[in-house]
Amino acid sequence: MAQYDFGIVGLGVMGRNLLLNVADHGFAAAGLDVDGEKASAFEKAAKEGQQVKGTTSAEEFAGSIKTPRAIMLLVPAGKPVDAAIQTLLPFLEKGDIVIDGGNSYFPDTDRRVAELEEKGIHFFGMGISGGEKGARFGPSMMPGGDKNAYERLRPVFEAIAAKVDGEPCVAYLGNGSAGNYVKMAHNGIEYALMQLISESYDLLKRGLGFEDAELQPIFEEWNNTELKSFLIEITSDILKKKDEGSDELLVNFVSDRARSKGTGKWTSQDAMNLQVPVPVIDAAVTMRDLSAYKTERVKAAELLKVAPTEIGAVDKQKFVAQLKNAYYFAMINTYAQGLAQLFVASKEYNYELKLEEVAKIWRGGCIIRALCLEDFRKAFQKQPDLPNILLDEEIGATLLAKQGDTRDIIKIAIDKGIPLPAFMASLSYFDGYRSATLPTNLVQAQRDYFGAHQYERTDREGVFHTEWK
Ligand SMILES: NC(=O)C1=CN([C@@H]2O[C@H](COP(=O)(O)OP(=O)(O)OC[C@H]3O[C@@H](n4cnc5c(N)ncnc54)[C@H](OP(=O)(O)O)[C@@H]3O)[C@@H](O)[C@H]2O)C=CC1
Ligand SMILES: O=C(CO)[C@H](O)[C@H](O)COP(=O)(O)O
Repeated sequence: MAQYDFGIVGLGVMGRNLLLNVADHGFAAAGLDVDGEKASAFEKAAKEGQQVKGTTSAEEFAGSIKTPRAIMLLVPAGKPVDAAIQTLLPFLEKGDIVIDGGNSYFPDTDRRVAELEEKGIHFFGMGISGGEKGARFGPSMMPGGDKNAYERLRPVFEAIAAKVDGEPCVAYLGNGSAGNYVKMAHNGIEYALMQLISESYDLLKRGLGFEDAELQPIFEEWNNTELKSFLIEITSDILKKKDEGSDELLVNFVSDRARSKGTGKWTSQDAMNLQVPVPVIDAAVTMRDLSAYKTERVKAAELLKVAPTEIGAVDKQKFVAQLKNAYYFAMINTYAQGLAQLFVASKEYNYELKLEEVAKIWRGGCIIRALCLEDFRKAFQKQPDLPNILLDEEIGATLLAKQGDTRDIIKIAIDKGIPLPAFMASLSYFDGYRSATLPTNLVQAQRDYFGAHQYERTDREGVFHTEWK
């Protein structure tokens, strides 16, 4: 009998935890997995009295969910999503809703929306952030799809989402693949912030010789300031964790080859397609790629030795205070770039995103949650059509106050030979964005010189070509 309120396909890390979260909020929850052990483990993990069911039969699963059905897929992105849809299709009816909660590539979502629309089924792409714990106790969720169909999902999603000041970290975002796009940009920002924190750690440890024991308190302290954020908090935890049976930090034994599943790269790629500059995200993707060249890096470390420039004694306390300001500066620039990408993408793909809502639902539950999101929300509240948060007067004034320290920190890193590509990209972006004139007039002249590509003039209308020599 159809008695379950909500179903999830894929009871792995995310699916199992999210469905237990659904059950905790009083909804009858059904799960489907190809693996029978995962299906019964889900049932066993539920609390007494909760109405839950785990099965490996798609027919039984779909038949047990109240119509119009609300079924979320939490399977790996790509082919498994299409496979899961095909498994469900024979048992679905017009008006049912299928939500892809994974990190799917947004053009795949647009294709699935169109394919299922022909069958009268609503398809939602919904980014979910917060990892295992978030899924279990309150994630940030970024749904996109049919606005009317969202009303069937709203009660469940608002109940299970993280809350900030009583407001749920979920909101209907827009049409088609809007939800997957916003999650992709979220992950691009996530890559960039992680890179900025890693560069800060490298400059402290390798550049200025801070001892391991000196590092953790810095991040712990930062997390009690305007830098308060999930990524700073977990960095402080990581820098506390000793390797089992040793006095050394575990992180010192972690391989420096960084892996990735693609969302950061997609953010950069689509930013290029849209011609939106996101250089801090690009730098983060590049540094993960460079990290994979371990063998060559080890060889180059021997071959390309450079003695650091002598900079004299550094006042550690002052340095940490300046680094904190530089991190804040670069962090704001990073969000500015990701949000500017969303501003353009929304117009290009007709998502009709409200950036105030995006900032609101990123304040809690997700990996990039941070105190500063409230400032961005206020900025978009004041000016819903703000193309870049750097143009908000208050945010701009804060950045101006911190740019000097950012320059000092970068100078020290240059002298010490420590790579700070993300910090440098944030400062160059800031300097470029606030330049009323750029040297691209010369680029235009060069294009016209070698390719007769023509140029516009600053003093009169029209397009021009010159024989330059
Ligand atoms: N882990 C995380 O922190 C986060 C993950 N995500 C995204 O969420 C999605 C799910 O990730 P995660 O939970 O970590 O992945 P897991 O691999 O832990 O879980 C996926 C589950 O789906 C099952 N499955 C695969 N295909 C089917 C199918 N056709 N029908 C039924 N079950 C199926 C898998 O079974 P089997 O293993 O037997 O194949 C597995 O149990 C991904 O897109 C991921 O990028 C998003 C945010 C955070
Ligand atoms: O979506 C997430 C959190 O928001 C995942 O943790 C993310 O997929 C990790 O990405 P990668 O493996 O590429 O570092």
